[in-house]
Amino acid sequence: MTPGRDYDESDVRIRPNRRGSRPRTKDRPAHLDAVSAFVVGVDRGRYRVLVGEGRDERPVTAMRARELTRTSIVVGDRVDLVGDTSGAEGSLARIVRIQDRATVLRRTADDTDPVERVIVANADQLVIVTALADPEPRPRMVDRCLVAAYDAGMDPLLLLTKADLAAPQDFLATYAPLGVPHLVTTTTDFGQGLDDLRAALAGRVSVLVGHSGVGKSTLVNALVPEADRATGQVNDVTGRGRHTSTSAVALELPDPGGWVIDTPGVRSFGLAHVDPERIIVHFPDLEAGTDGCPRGCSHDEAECALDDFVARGGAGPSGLSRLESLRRLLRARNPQSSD
Ligand SMILES: Nc1nc2c(ncn2[C@@H]2O[C@H](COP(=O)(O)OP(=O)(O)OP(=O)(O)O)[C@@H](O)[C@H]2O)c(=O)[nH]1
Ligand SMILES: [Zn+2]
Repeated sequence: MTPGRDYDESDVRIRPNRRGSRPRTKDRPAHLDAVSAFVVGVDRGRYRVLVGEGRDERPVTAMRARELTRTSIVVGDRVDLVGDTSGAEGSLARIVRIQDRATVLRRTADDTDPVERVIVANADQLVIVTALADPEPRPRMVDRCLVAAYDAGMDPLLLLTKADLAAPQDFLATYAPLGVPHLVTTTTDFGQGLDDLRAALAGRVSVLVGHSGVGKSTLVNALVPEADRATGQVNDVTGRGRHTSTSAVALELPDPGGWVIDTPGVRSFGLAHVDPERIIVHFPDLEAGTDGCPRGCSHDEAECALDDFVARGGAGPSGLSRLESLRRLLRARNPQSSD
């Protein structure tokens, strides 16, 4: 940073471009001395970001520059900061750029929230936490999470909790044709389960989603003890549910590192924005059979060529169960299947 250099909003003013569309990040004026930061929390218009590496790593509070108001900044974003990036008490830096996102986990507008939202950026794994009992597993919710993961370009991981209460075999049979990786845990006796989970999370940015009561907070506390996520039923003091905050928070995993992003407010996803083609690319064995489909085929209609393709053995012996699974996921985009 050049000492004494004061930034004003003109530093981030966007030059008009010929087509009148929003310019790409790289076309904006460069803040040559901006520093890169990682967004770990969002709270009422203030962003908690991490700057620097190793021993230099420090939390900094930042606000967005005015020109960025139409773009949401979310947990997982990598951003460029100017201003006071010292992280000193009371200091406030400014976010002038959002770096290109590798992945975007989003949710369609729905009745309760009219805006399509990006929930998390740059995560590479979606950990779908489901209890085997208490509460009962909700396969439709799991399907919706799988679609959200495929749409976002993230790898799904099924994490089944409360294995002390029920066996996982029946539930897993539903997902076997999809080849989704899974882990089984019991928090009363984590045993190997926690080590396997740590290995699956190591070095990655993973988002945890799951319904209330599946044991997500218990898991986060085991993984990141200092996170101190509230567990249990109801807050004794307020009498309300624990997670009144709906914003996601990124928690750094101890050695060998990685991040878990807890999304307390996100129980499921509106998926109306999802294009079927973004799902079928995850079924390369079936995608090969879509050449004969009518244009714009939903792959879930009478004219779809996949039925013939599978009947002729084009997708091998598991073709039929794969096609059924694909269609189940395609239907999960339908709001009526919401759980
Ligand atoms: N039997 C059993 N109970 C568990 C297990 N894991 C968590 N629990 C219990 O399940 C309840 C809910 O756990 P939490 O970790 O608070 O669940 P959560 O998913 O964070 O729920 P929200 O905070 O509402 O999002 C608590 O009473 C836990 O003690 C497990 O493996 N087996
Ligand atoms: Zn088709």
